[in-house]
Amino acid sequence: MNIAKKMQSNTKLEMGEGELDVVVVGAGFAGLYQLHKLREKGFKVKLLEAGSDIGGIWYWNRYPGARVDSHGAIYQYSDPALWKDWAFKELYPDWQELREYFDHVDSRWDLRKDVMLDTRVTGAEFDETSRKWTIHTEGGRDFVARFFVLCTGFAAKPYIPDFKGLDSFRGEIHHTGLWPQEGLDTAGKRVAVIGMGASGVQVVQETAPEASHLTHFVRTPCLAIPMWQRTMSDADNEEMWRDMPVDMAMRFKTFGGFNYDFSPWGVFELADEDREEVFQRIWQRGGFWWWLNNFKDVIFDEKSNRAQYDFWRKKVLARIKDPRLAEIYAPKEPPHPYGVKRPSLEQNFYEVVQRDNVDVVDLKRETIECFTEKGIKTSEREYEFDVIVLATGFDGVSGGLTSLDIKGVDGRTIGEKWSDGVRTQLGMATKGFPNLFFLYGPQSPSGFCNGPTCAEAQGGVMVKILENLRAENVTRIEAQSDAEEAWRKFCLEVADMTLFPKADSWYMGANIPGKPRELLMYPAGLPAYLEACEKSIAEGLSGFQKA
Ligand SMILES: Cc1cc2nc3c(=O)[nH]c(=O)nc-3n(C[C@H](O)[C@H](O)[C@H](O)COP(=O)(O)OP(=O)(O)OC[C@H]3O[C@@H](n4cnc5c(N)ncnc54)[C@H](O)[C@@H]3O)c2cc1C
Repeated sequence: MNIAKKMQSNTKLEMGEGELDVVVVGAGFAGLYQLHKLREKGFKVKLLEAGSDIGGIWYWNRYPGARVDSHGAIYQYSDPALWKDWAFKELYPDWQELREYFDHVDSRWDLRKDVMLDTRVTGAEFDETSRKWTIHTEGGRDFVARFFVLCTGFAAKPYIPDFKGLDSFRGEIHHTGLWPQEGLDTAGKRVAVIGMGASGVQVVQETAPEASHLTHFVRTPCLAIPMWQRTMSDADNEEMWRDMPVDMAMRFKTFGGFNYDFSPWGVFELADEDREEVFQRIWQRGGFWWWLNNFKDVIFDEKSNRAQYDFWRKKVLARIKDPRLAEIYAPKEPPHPYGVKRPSLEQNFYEVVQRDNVDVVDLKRETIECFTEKGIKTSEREYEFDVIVLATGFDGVSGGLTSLDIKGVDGRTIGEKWSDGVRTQLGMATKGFPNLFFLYGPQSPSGFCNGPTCAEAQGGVMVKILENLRAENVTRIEAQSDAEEAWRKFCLEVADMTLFPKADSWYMGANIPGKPRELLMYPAGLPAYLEACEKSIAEGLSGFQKA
């Protein structure tokens, strides 16, 4: 270690951290919950965060139109000390309101004093003698702790395709997940948006009305659902507060951690007109209800899934006049089964893309050849832009973990270990990395689960594990190979019973060249997941080796 680095790392003692029980990484819903709960239980904890403020993805994703697709009432912590006097302004809050929410959480939980902002973790090593992790950060400061809990989220690694000539563009170019904190004025500008996941839909919708011109580059359409956004009246918030205890209790009992679940019927168990009526009723609720409160077999059965797609398409076609746009955004043949790629919510997206100042490029017919000084050259022509928005997604779920230089006991990183597929025990730990846990990561409900619900459900399991280890005076815990092979087998077998493997989605790791193609989420729903975790805890942490 060079002298400068040594001096920097010594500053940890002057800063008064001393011996830490736990270092948590990431100041989103999951990490902040860990900090709060572990401190409450008497652990000495510090939280390291790469961003300049708390809020997790809502710190980074502040592009125009960024908002959550879970309704606000369910997208918050369950602590009454927080929700009892928190009123939402909109049914689906935007990034600004969510940042205000995190300030509110901090005002009640007093979090910031133990959060080190602007502190990006780069790597770590485990010392077998002390049974502790030394954690390295950008800038050279090191932290030492017995346990290392990574709450780095599913979107820690933005993905930018390897476009030829990307650096030659002379205008503004930004990935949605790395949007300039000071904002970006797109009024009167020529804007390109590449991509159509949740971020692509939101940026197009928000930016087109003020840009002089917007070009949307679409490869696979997102099969978007109406948000039916509205402001929250006093009566709406009163109703939310009244229902909160029941709704919060229900979250852990549903597949996706919401206050609703799939219906008990299969699509073809109902007569045609009844089925249509049910579809219509769910459609009217909008939002994720259309996805996760639909017939129970839409995710498993192709024919049922097609019925859901056809209903969706009929609704969307009624809003698109131009047949070319209709075939791009709502094609006759579904691009993949409905709902096996995350459907985003929209407000007036299908109207916005028909504006006179919007062009849509179908990347299945016209491919991007390269970026130029002035814009983008496709197989057809060169387009000129002032601003290019890369709504190209993330190396989701596992990318934040696999990109870190965290060395396991055999010298391999997590990325090297998972190069031919993810292996975990309970989606929380992986063999070779003792005393290291990760939340909202692969083979856990993560991407299938409402964020704050998962932060509390899986976060509660994490806290129990650490409390049990402390009670037993265990200083080393490591996932076992046979347990993680069994967990992997279960996840992949259940995945194969669903339609998820049929889409090239980030759920399947298929948006990243070279990434193993496998379902990255635990696919049997939150209640089954929690049952498996509780079983392991009841058995004295089966699937782990303790010492
Ligand atoms: C655009 C977008 C829309 C979303 N919409 C929804 C939605 O509608 N509903 C829903 O339930 N979920 C949604 N999500 C998922 C969202 O990730 C979760 O809701 C929730 O934010 C997860 O919280 P978390 O604490 O696990 O992770 P995050 O909120 O992602 O927080 C992780 C934190 O870790 C930090 N970090 C990462 N790596 C490092 C490092 N090496 N060193 C230091 N710090 C690091 C990051 O800076 C970040 O602050 C959305 C995600 C995105 C990106």
